[in-house]
Amino acid sequence: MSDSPVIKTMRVVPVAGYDSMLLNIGGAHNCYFTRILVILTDSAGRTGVGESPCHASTLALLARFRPQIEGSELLRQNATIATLFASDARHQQTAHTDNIHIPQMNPEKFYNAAAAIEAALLDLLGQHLNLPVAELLASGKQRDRVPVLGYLFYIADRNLTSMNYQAGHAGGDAWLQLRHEKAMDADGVVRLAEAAADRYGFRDFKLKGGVHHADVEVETVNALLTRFPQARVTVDPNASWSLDEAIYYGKQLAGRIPYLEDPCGAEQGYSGRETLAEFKRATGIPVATNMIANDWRQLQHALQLNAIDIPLADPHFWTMRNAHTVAQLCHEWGLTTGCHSNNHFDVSLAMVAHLGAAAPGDRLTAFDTHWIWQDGQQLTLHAPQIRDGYLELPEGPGLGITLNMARVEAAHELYNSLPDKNRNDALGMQFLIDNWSFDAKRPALLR
Ligand SMILES: O=C(O)[C@H](O)[C@@H](O)[C@H](O)[C@@H](O)C(=O)O
Ligand SMILES: [Mg+2]
Repeated sequence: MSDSPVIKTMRVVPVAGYDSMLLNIGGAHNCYFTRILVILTDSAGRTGVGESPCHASTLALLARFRPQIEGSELLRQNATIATLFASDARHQQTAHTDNIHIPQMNPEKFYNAAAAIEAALLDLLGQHLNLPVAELLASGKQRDRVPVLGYLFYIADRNLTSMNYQAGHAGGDAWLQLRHEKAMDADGVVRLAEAAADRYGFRDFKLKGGVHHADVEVETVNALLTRFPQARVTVDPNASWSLDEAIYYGKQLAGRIPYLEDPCGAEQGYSGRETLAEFKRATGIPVATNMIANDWRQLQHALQLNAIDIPLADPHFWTMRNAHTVAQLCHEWGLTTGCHSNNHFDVSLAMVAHLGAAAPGDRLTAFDTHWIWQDGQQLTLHAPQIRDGYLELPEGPGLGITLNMARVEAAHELYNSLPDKNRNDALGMQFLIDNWSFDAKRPALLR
């Protein structure tokens, strides 16, 4: 044994929070979203934490990995994580993609579990060395704040459902009210963008598409550009457009948007990587993706085909260290670094801040975060802040956050009370359209 601190306990805490009725190709966000916290304690009396998306199979994997984590030496965390990657769990999970939200973008549960453990270990290591996690990633800390985008959604009318969607707070900050109210057209989305820009200072916006006919979504992008002529605006239809449609609408937007995200996907015997490569050649528009380059093998094929420019390497899909390696690769190979997100708590916000702070080079597109939809529900004592369009790196060693255990326990209670614990956006959508079901090639409202 070295004189490394030893991991004493690993606690896995599924937690829930509230969300708005946000629309996407998978349907409507539930009034609740769920996540997992991995909380490690070590023999030096420190606590480290990581967060991941929540699914029953991820919880099962974390339970399986616990004996390998407890008793391991903190300074040998590379070996510990390598053991997880060498286990058959990584491959077994590949075979089981049932019960998923959007098949093409479903990150394997193995990576979610490994990512939360790795983040908690990095948090502990940073505290042990008195260094921020950004300094532990290979490039070291490059910046103190990371550009983030205003992630805009069409919002359905929660009053059409019997679900427990929360109401906003009238009379206060416009964002905290509007994020709960119906916004189904360009005007509604522009009002949301104004409120988000006032509160967070965004200069970049992304519209979640795959909801209306593409005509409506392009009109919304145009309305955003008219209202914010200096802003970078894009749309992500989650591959619901055909290649022909993507080229048609891409040509309308060319020169005015910095990139398109997953404009099209697999069709007629051609893979999503092949159709995106054709889209790029036809329009010259840079392509970002979180759907077809989510692991090393997919990324290799995507790059060989010259299908993408911006791999949105989400640390929860890749682990923080692997996502950082993708950022290094982007830097060295002339690609642009970006980051995908799902609804998350502030532990994930800190993970994303450290990842962005350590990404080398200047070619960084504003990172995604859903945090603005959850702001106010923090599980830490001082959540990282978004100001002036930037996510600020928390101060202090490790991830720079401290859990608020009373809030964590309350979020865990909420999770325990939920009948549906895995993400299922079809539930809310069925209040809008009878018997609605997911179709990867059709925007959610076109039935
Ligand atoms: O509804 C959402 O939150 C989004 O569609 C995500 O599920 C999705 O992964 C999105 O963030 C994306 O960029 O594709
Ligand atoms: Mg996307």
